[in-house]
Amino acid sequence: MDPAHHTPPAGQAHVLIAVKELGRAKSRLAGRLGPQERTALVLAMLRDTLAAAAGATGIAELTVITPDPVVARVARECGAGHYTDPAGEDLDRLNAVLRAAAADAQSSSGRGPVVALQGDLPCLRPHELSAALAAARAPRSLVVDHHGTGTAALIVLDPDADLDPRFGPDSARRHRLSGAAVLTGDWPGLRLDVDTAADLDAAVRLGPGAATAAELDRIGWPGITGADRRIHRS
Ligand SMILES: Nc1nc2c(ncn2[C@@H]2O[C@H](COP(=O)(O)OP(=O)(O)OP(=O)(O)O)[C@@H](O)[C@H]2O)c(=O)[nH]1
Ligand SMILES: C=C(OP(=O)(O)O)C(=O)O
Repeated sequence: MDPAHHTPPAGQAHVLIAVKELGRAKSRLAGRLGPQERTALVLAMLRDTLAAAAGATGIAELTVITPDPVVARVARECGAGHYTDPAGEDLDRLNAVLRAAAADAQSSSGRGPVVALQGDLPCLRPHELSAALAAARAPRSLVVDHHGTGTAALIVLDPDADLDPRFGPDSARRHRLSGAAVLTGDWPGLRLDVDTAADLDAAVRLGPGAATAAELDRIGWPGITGADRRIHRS
């Protein structure tokens, strides 16, 4: 972890967010958005995700895992730490770096839960993450995404247990099969990870955070106006 960053208080959670290089992010939006717009949107969604997570109860520390220096700078601006991920394309490598970062976080003296959270949750509200964390009872738990196939968050409670992340296609099923308990709860913002234009339309309907709303307004994405900008509240 970033050595300049403080150690979380005992029992408080450490949230890890992985973000890949901006140049290859959100490729499924390439039909609707140019590279600069995709970059700006990824950073805006990360800002909103970090702002909401920072406002959640029971969370002491946020770390962004990325090989991208611009993402790392934005993470620091938002008060998060940075864990360097050597650039690459391999989802197994993503899971390996998440696992290493989780073990690192667990070995700190706080030794609280670790949450691997998606960084593209523009509608996340603090209370949703607080509630998911409070609902976790099993050694490993997951919050399934709005499609029912992906994983919005993977939580490991026991500081001596392995996060054992299996992010990638069909990760909800793979996390379940590897023993993680499914958390149920009415958390639409937590579940809404944005990968496609349809996801972005759903985010506009639900109400994105301020940074994402401003970016969508600037881009001219349908359905969003300056009046829609929402300040995160719990
Ligand atoms: N640090 C890091 N994060 C990654 C890596 N691969 C994927 N991620 C992140 O994991 C999450 C899910 O990844 P993907 O669905 O493959 O990528 P995406 O940018 O969301 O979308 P697509 O390009 O459309 O697949 C995203 O937040 C990514 O930024 C990696 O190699 N390193
Ligand atoms: C990699 C995952 O996310 P995405 O939906 O962004 O592909 C996942 O859910 O495991």
